[in-house]
Amino acid sequence: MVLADAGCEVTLWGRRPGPVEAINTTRANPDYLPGTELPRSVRATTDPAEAARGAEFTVLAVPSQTLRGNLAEWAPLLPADTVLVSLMKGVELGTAKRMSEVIGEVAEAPAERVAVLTGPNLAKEIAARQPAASVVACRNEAVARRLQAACHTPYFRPYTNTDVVGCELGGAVKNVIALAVGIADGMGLGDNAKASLITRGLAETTRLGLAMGADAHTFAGLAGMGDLVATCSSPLSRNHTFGTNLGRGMTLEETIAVTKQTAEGVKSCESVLDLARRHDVDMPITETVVSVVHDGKPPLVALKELMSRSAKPERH
Ligand SMILES: NC(=O)c1ccc[n+]([C@@H]2O[C@H](COP(=O)([O-])OP(=O)(O)OC[C@H]3O[C@@H](n4cnc5c(N)ncnc54)[C@H](O)[C@@H]3O)[C@@H](O)[C@H]2O)c1
Ligand SMILES: O=P(O)(O)OC[C@H](O)CO
Repeated sequence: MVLADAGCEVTLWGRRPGPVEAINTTRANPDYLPGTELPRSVRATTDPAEAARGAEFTVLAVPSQTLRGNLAEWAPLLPADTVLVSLMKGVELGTAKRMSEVIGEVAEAPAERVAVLTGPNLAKEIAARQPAASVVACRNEAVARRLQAACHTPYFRPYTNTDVVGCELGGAVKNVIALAVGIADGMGLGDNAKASLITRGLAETTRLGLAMGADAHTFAGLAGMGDLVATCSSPLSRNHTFGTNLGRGMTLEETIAVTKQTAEGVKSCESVLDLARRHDVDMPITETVVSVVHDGKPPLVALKELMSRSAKPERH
């Protein structure tokens, strides 16, 4: 919708004929974005070859853990000069690769043709054309500027950045911190706890980013602080809501059963912790989220452990 509102012709691929048909006949996707009328310049198809044909930009937005398999099928269909744009905020399980790395590997695309769009961009608000700023990141600044022009609308304001690593980490790790904040909310903890988790969450995200060669400034920007604040404070966030349900005492299985859409942090918390260990970075909040979500640690025990860690300077 954003690309179409910015003047692009858009062909949307979907795997299920029902929503594809609904988009083409009613201009709506009632299951995911009820009430949003899509522009006429958005067409949908179940045929990936049709979606890829002649694409200047190929925008990828499947759940992160399915990207490798999906892209392997699509790669032979893509135009040689298409710019691959990731909207995904996850880290691959097992390989601990960022989405742009998976894209580069599977599509054999150089970093100059791989871009990332991230920031405080809750889909339901964007679909209502409420104002939002965003970041488009690409190693090649000219490509980032082309993408910026392609998605700039009166309600959507993208900034460019060349720090792809920092932008991607900001998006992926904030989902893990949003789980932590959700758990705290579900336990009935207050705003001091929430602000402390957000701030210390950003500190551990920045530590990981610096160890991986990112620019510290990125984490103070839209891809870092911006997305973290939006996701940790909004009831629209699936990650936040997932955490709240866990914090209220639901089991992992019960929480998964009531979650209808993708909460990337649930799987990516493990791959973010994997990254932290590979880079020898201390990420206590991420570690705690993994132990609550995947090892069944009771939130109250996890809270006590976090609060009784050894005292240290704020910056170390
Ligand atoms: N929703 C948001 O507000 C938002 C904002 C920014 C970024 N993102 C990111 O976008 C990515 C996608 O999230 P979403 O919000 O669209 O999730 P979603 O759960 O709303 O939609 C996922 C879509 O992928 C499809 N899908 C599921 N498994 C698939 C598979 N194996 N192969 C192909 N398609 C499959 C589903 O049918 C659905 O249409 C995530 O990485 C998320 O972090 C989401
Ligand atoms: O609903 P969430 O938790 O995936 O968050 C959505 C977006 O990432 C916010 O920018």
